[in-house]
Amino acid sequence: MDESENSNFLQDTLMGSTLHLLIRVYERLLRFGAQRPKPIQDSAVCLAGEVNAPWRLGAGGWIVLGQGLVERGSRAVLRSWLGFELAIELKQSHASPEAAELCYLLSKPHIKSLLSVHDSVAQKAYDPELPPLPDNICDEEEDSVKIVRLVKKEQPLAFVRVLFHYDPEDDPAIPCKLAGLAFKRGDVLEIVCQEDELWWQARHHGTNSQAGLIPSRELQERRVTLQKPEALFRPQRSLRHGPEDADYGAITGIHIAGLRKSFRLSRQNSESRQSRWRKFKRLHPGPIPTYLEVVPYHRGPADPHRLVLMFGPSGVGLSELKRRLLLSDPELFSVTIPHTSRKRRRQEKEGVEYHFVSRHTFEKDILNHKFIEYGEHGGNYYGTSLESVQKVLAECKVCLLDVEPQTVEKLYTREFKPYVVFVKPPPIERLRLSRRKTKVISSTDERTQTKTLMEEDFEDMIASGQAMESQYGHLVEEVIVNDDLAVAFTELRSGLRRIEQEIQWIPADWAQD
Ligand SMILES: Nc1ncnc2c1ncn2[C@@H]1O[C@H](COP(=O)(O)OP(=O)(O)OP(=O)(O)O)[C@@H](O)[C@H]1O
Repeated sequence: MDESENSNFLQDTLMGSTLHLLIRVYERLLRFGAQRPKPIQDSAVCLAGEVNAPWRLGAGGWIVLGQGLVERGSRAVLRSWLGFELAIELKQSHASPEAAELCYLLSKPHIKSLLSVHDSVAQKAYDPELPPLPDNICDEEEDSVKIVRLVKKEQPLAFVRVLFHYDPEDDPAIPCKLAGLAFKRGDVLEIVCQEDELWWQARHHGTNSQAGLIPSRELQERRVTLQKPEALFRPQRSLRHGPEDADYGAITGIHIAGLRKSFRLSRQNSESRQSRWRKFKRLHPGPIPTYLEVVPYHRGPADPHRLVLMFGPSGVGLSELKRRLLLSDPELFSVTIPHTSRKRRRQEKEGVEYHFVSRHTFEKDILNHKFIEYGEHGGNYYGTSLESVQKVLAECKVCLLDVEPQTVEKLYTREFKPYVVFVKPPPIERLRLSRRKTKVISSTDERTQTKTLMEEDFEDMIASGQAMESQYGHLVEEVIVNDDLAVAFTELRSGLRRIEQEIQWIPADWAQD
């Protein structure tokens, strides 16, 4: 800058109305500072107390010093500056032994250099450069506003799979609905800012769009804790209640080893929903599903396939879908061979329909935690062993396993990396239509009988499906609505093809070290 520029700048600054105003304010403060005037209004007493304090941390992280205001970024500098000031003050005030000790500590060279290093780091600006705020904010507007600045950073802090649905339009607590980010359960988000305790910033993975506000984990957990449960999972499908070895082939005309049946479409008992919920929660106190940190995963050629875990209400079509998958590619898909304590029939072979073991052996295996699931029917045990799953995976086949929903949690491990599929019934009017000719096995003894599905079976299937989804939906990677069987099968098949070919997002703690 040359001299004329300098003098112009100085003239403009000195003539500026803002400077004049500040000087007048300063003069007033000097005049009244010594008098310490008493506030007229009660509400101002507190404020006056704060202003007269030597320094305080103001709203929004600003530091207020006496009557002066120092910017938030200087906080660190102030920290060490205050340390030295404090030391001087303490020295002058013939303070207590504790104060003398503090004074001594503050004057130590290593404390001084520590504070000095801290200051030089803290003075650096690490925050991203923000664009200037728009000038057209109305000056007359007296209401206070919270300004939410969304930051677009290059590197996401983490990738998460969201385990709940969220729409900012339905959220009365969000500071700005327009700045919110809507998502559905299962979406993968990039978290870009977690500085605020209640509102994080994120964008949908792969979109590179502007980040939006989402409730933080803590906020969402608090909300769920305060919510009343809407649906309750009622365990419906159980090995205990079905004729496990009913002759499936007699109905379908197709005999495939390991396809178990557990047709049980019974009415619920009369215990109240709330008391069942409390009982269930006591037995299964799980974490509140919010965000699951995930990492990209691609199965290497030598790695086992991900275990395909399927669950859904009884009669929804799990066995049928499994059967179709097996027929579609017997080289790729396989199922486990169950264990039973029942006597082998003449046409049966060991290790084909079942592994036949004695009752004693079965009970010993139960005690040794050999089974993923087991149950008793007609005086005989039936169960699926962990080893049978491992065997299929070791053969480098895709293991199709349908289980009770609570078993999914047990198998949700790094070893199996399960791909969890929830098979859901369609709305009841579609269910009535598509299952009007459906026959299911209904025998309660060793003989096979069939029956057509009744209205109460449809109602049970819907209610049970809703409860399962609300209780276990967070574990699910794919939801298949089994309305038209051919469509449901195609969707399932292409989902399974995708996991073989595309990058998957798996929980971060399943990743290899
Ligand atoms: N989309 C569909 N449309 C019509 N019928 C269907 C459909 N899906 C399944 N079914 C029929 O419904 C009956 C029950 O299906 P499936 O045996 O697969 O149920 P499941 O889920 O295995 O039940 P469970 O666990 O109680 O054994 C079968 O007769 C099956 O062919």
